[in-house]
Amino acid sequence: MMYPVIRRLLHKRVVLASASPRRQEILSNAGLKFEVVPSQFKETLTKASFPTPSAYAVETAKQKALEVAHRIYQKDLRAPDIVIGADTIVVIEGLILEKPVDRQDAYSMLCRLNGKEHSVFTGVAIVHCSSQDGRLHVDVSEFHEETAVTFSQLSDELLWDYVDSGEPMDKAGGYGIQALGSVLVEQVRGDVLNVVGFPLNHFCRKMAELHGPPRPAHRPQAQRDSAPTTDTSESLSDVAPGGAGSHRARSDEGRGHGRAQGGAQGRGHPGSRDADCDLPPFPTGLLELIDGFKASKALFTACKLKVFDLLDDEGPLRAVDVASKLDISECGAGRLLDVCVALGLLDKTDRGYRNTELAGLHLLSRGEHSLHSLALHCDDHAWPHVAGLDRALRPGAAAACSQPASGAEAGAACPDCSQSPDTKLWFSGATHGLARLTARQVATAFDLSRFSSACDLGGCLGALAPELARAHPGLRVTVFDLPEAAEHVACLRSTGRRTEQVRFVPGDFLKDRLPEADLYIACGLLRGRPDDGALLSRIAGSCPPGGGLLLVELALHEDAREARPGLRRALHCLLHPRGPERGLSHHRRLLERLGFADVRVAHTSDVLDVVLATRAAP
Ligand SMILES: Cc1cn([C@@H]2O[C@H](COP(=O)(O)OP(=O)(O)OP(=O)(O)O)[C@@H](O)[C@H]2O)c(=O)[nH]c1=O
Repeated sequence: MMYPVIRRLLHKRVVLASASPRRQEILSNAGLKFEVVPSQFKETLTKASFPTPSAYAVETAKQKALEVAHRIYQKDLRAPDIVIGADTIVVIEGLILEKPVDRQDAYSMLCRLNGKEHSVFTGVAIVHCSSQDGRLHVDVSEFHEETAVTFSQLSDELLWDYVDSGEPMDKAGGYGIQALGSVLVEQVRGDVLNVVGFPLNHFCRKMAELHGPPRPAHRPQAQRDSAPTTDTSESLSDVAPGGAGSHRARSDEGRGHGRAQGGAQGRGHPGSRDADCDLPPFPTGLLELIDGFKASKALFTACKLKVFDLLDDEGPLRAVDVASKLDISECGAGRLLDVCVALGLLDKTDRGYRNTELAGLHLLSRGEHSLHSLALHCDDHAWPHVAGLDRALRPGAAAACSQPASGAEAGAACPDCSQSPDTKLWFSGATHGLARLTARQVATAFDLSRFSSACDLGGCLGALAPELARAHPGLRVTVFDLPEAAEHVACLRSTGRRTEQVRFVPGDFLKDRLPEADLYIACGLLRGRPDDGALLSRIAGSCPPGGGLLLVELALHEDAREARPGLRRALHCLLHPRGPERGLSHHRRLLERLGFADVRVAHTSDVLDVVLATRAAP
């Protein structure tokens, strides 16, 4: 069964302007076909300037959707048909709660909600887009839905346990009614999907209102509306600058929807009626996926050529100047630069190409948050793995690699089984920028106030220590790493951050005695290490009873239902088909065998998972 209006949208290019996996799931379950383009709109509207909390949620939803509509139009030079934005807020005693910024914030929110009734509002904006005279035209319909939720009276311990599950962090009000958070909830009045993040029922009613009443089944061909049928595949194909006519044609059809709420013009849905039955929805997302490798390679190449450095130093520059400075062909330079424009990495101005803010922040070879080395690493090391994936998946390759690699053939089939590219990457410092970007989330993933001294083994080149010191003023942090790493830690000292709590001790965590501490941190040390148990056992030997071990690893998350972390882990495992599949359950078993208890997990970001375990008394 499919809601008629959803069927009618199947041939439209519908975009969901949301990163929320719950919204994606709700709309997919309803049978809607859509692309996901998360909004970059910063949720910073002044709450006090809105008459009601719902008006705030609706406006935020609208701004999210409009940002995506404009970005897509700028990038593709064509308008999607419909962009959907949503914003969910929790309101208690007039106070608007959004997503918690850290664990403490999550706990405070849950305390506020404890034992009381609150309202959950989701604001939804449906933006109908068309292109007119080369400009994006939008028509916005909006609504909100309210649901009342009552929490039971809950103990402090249970609230902290819930916070420690990691679930609250990406959810308004700090809870997820669809998962573990359901244990907090005594009563719900209204649409529960509205609480989860998207009021599907209200949305379908609204769309039916906007797109006319359900069509009778088997409508005879002769009754077809006279307006031209939309040829979706043509109008969505790549459009050269001269192709504006097709935009207009499609937008005229789009305008025929009429956005007047319930008005007569909202009834007509000219064109494409029978196309619903003949044509599958245009698989734009799939085509983008098929092309994705080209986009990655263009980005890697631009990084390798240091295009972004050049434009930072001397831009804006024309293609001819970039070509001569980088010693590449003018035609090639122009094409590469245009791809970077389309990818949102460069802007093209009258005076030439220049970096976008994103490229300036992350793609220069220098800079605190540079991901330049990561891109180079992916090009040099991960790319060959990807290119040889089909061979690596063959049974012969797996067999060759289950034994110690010996001889040229085994070496070729299984380059360095002992260390995955990700692990080498971590050690090589290619992820230093990424480590800097995630350090705060790692440092605040758990309440560490019961610890007085921490020892960061391997040190992640000094990325985590200053953030730990900042987040936990009572904590003394020792970075224990090979003498060569000292300069990285030293260079952080000169940045004026809180570093008096941080010291560097040279040593090898695999051989030398570990410095004394009541919290040991192993960041990116385990994956790809065949002897992970031996390393953990060394740490367990130094960790006093009651002391802690904080493990930080890539892609431990085993819940494939969570779209982004699930995909990241699945891709990781695919690229390391011969490596052991070490997820959370493996680490939990190992830790418990080594005398750790109370193993808690926080999924801090899409990239990293953090585990905190406590050494039990002997
Ligand atoms: C109360 C509640 C909320 N949520 C999630 O909270 C986020 C709200 O934040 P948002 O700003 O509206 O959305 P977002 O996640 O930042 O995504 P985006 O649309 O890209 O802004 C959304 O995820 C919702 O599902 C649940 O999953 N379960 C619940 O019970």
